[in-house]
Amino acid sequence: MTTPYGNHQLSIYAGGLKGRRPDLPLRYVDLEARARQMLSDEAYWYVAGGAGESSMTANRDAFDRYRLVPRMLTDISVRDLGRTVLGKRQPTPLMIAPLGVQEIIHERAELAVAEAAAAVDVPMILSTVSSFALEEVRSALGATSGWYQLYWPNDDALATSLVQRAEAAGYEAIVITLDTKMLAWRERDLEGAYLPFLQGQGLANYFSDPVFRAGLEQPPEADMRAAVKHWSNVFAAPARTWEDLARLRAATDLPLVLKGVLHPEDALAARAAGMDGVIVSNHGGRQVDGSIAAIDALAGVVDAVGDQIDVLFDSGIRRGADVLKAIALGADAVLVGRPYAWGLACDGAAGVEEVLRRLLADTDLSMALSGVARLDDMSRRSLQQPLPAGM
Ligand SMILES: Cc1cc2nc3c(=O)[nH]c(=O)nc-3n(C[C@H](O)[C@H](O)[C@H](O)COP(=O)(O)O)c2cc1C
Ligand SMILES: CCCCCCC(=O)C(=O)O
Repeated sequence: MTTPYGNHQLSIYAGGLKGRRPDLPLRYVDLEARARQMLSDEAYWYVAGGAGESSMTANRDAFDRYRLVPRMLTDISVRDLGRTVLGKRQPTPLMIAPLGVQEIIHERAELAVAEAAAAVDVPMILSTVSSFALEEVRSALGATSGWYQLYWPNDDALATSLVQRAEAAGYEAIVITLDTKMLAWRERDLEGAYLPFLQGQGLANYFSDPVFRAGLEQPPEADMRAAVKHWSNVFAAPARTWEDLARLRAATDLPLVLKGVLHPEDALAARAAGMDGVIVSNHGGRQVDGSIAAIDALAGVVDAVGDQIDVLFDSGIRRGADVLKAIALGADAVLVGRPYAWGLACDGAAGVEEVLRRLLADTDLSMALSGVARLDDMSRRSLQQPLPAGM
């Protein structure tokens, strides 16, 4: 075995070896069910829910319509899961997706996730709406790469401040999420009138920001209501268009990556605006209910811009085969979302680490058994393109 990842599976069979976690269910549905037991109903549904169910379900159904076509009698004794993303080699194709307000999942929230990411050397993308300030999370990552995800506020000075804090702290790229100019119609959260930000949760980056604080009469500690109201006024900018990206481009030397791109023409617009990459994503089915499954959007975006800027992917990655399918379609790397949230709920940093190690073991074994030794050699030739739905 020449990657450490497949060994993780052997250690589970052998039992009692390092990495074995009999208490953490192996199957995704069972892991989610265990996490549900650890969480309040509101927190569980905040993570599990979508904007309706249609796109969330479509994300998974669409993955199943792509099929790997394994090749035999190739030398798979030495394997490499590495990928080059924004010009930097990383040992695996995985990245941690930005998930906001993780204190509703675990008290150590993004700090625990950063420790797990560091243990497995999986780069982490930190959400703007995190429960710990970006500087603290960057420290917890140690030598592992971190990117900062920006919810682009309507105040340019605040946007610049957040981006420059991220740059000063050592984040290596800025991800600008485009698909959340406002929150979607999410019945599960509406039913419980649950929005944790309104209690001040997930606002650590704002509350620690000098520009944000300068907009308050009293500090958040003294008047939380007013601080949350100010946040709700500055959070988003529905009027922004592609032309506004020039100001962000000027605010930092870091690479800029746009998250939430599904249409090839938006990918072309991103390239024209000088962006360094895009993330094909429908936000895990949480924003536009009825939107195209993210994996069905990937090939079109790759064909439009994949030879010029980086194309990453998320929304529905659950198993090794999903990772391989996204890479075969042309993704440079994939973001893991809800699966690590369930690991976090079950057992903090150790739970997240275990989820990542299992996903890597499954990816390694699925790649090897497909006859591919280097992830860089995955291509559309390894895939049967899906039949149109219904055929
Ligand atoms: C609880 C939760 C919080 C999220 N918060 C953010 C966020 O703060 N910023 C962001 O860009 N995306 C956010 N996302 C979207 C994820 O980054 C990612 O696109 C999505 O989880 C992928 O779908 P999957 O988890 O079903 O694979 C969030 C998703 C969830 C489930
Ligand atoms: C109005 C606050 C929006 C933050 C959303 C966090 C997120 O991306 C998600 O829940 O999804």
